[in-house]
Amino acid sequence: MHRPMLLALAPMKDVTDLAFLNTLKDLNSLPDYFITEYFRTVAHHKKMSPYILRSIDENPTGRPIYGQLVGHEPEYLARDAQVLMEHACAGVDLNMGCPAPIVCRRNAGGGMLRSLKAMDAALGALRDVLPPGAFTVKCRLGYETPDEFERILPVIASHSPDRVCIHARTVREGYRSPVHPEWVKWAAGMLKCPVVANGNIVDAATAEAWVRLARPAGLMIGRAALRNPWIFSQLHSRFQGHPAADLTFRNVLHYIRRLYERTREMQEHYVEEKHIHRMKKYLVYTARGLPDTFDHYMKRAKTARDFMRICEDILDNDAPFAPTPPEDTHLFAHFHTLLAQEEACLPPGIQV
Ligand SMILES: Cc1cc2nc3c(=O)[nH]c(=O)nc-3n(C[C@H](O)[C@H](O)[C@H](O)COP(=O)(O)O)c2cc1C
Repeated sequence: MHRPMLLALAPMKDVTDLAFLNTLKDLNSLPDYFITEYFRTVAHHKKMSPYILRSIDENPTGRPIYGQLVGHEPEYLARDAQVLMEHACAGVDLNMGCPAPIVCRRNAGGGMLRSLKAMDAALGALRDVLPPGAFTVKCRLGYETPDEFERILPVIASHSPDRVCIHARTVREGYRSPVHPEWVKWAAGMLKCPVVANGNIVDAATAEAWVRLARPAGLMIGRAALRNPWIFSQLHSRFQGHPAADLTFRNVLHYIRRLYERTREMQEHYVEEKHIHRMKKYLVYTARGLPDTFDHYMKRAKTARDFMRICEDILDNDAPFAPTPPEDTHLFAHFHTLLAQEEACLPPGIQV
């Protein structure tokens, strides 16, 4: 496979922050663009989270970053988009996929997919205030069932977004179901802008399966990048026809040390317990494919000294770090269905 393929880091609340961007840079494994975790748009104020703004203002990667908004009121989304554009972001992304009940209840995030009218108004308001090239959308296929996408996509298309990333599940399907590449293939054929596929990319084989099944312009990777941050350099090599380097536990230890330093830098007033707690949020992903003792002891570490000692005891050696996570965990599930699929076929009756 030798065609250029855009790679993106998926936005993930509380983990894809400036510390993680810095770590990817340290490890020389950068995607082509980033989207921040979401800023919540609320009516009563336009102050944006200073913590999230740091990943825009101090973006160390040299790669574009888009600020993501979650909200439902068009006028306030437009207001916050304009505030974001005063910072060094490449554009603004509208979150139409977050399944958190508190977000959906307000008809924001994935909840917006239940009302074509609300979606139309929000998309229109953002398109009106954002310059060409600066408006992107990240959506799911629907709220209840994937075929809702047949009605949702034309509404999105009518506002000419500059890129659409599709997390190929419904809101109801959460994060653990198989994905539906047939709808991404359909969107890639329908939209004038680039379409980016998202969901269950965990390694080169699943990335290649997505390309084969849906022909997207790009791939967005979330959880697997926390487990294996080298996935971007590995996939870039793979798409250029070069073999990707194998990884060992010692590489993982290096990653943890870099992340440890980078998360510590983010704390204005250092609190050891808080720092360890933060590290655990990333490392639950990395633990998949490491000996069970890692997860067990890492979760119980209370001090920085204990935490690093556990990492060093288990990881300071040349054991191979599997490129693919085990499938039967609550964090990585059903990605093999992508490999088994021969073709991405839409349900009968849908026009391609
Ligand atoms: C912990 C966590 C936080 C997330 N936060 C966001 C977010 O702020 N904005 C967003 O659009 N998606 C968010 N997502 C969804 C991811 O961007 C992505 O769509 C999803 O994880 C599927 O991709 P993956 O299989 O590569 O992980 C989050 C997912 C997780 C697991």
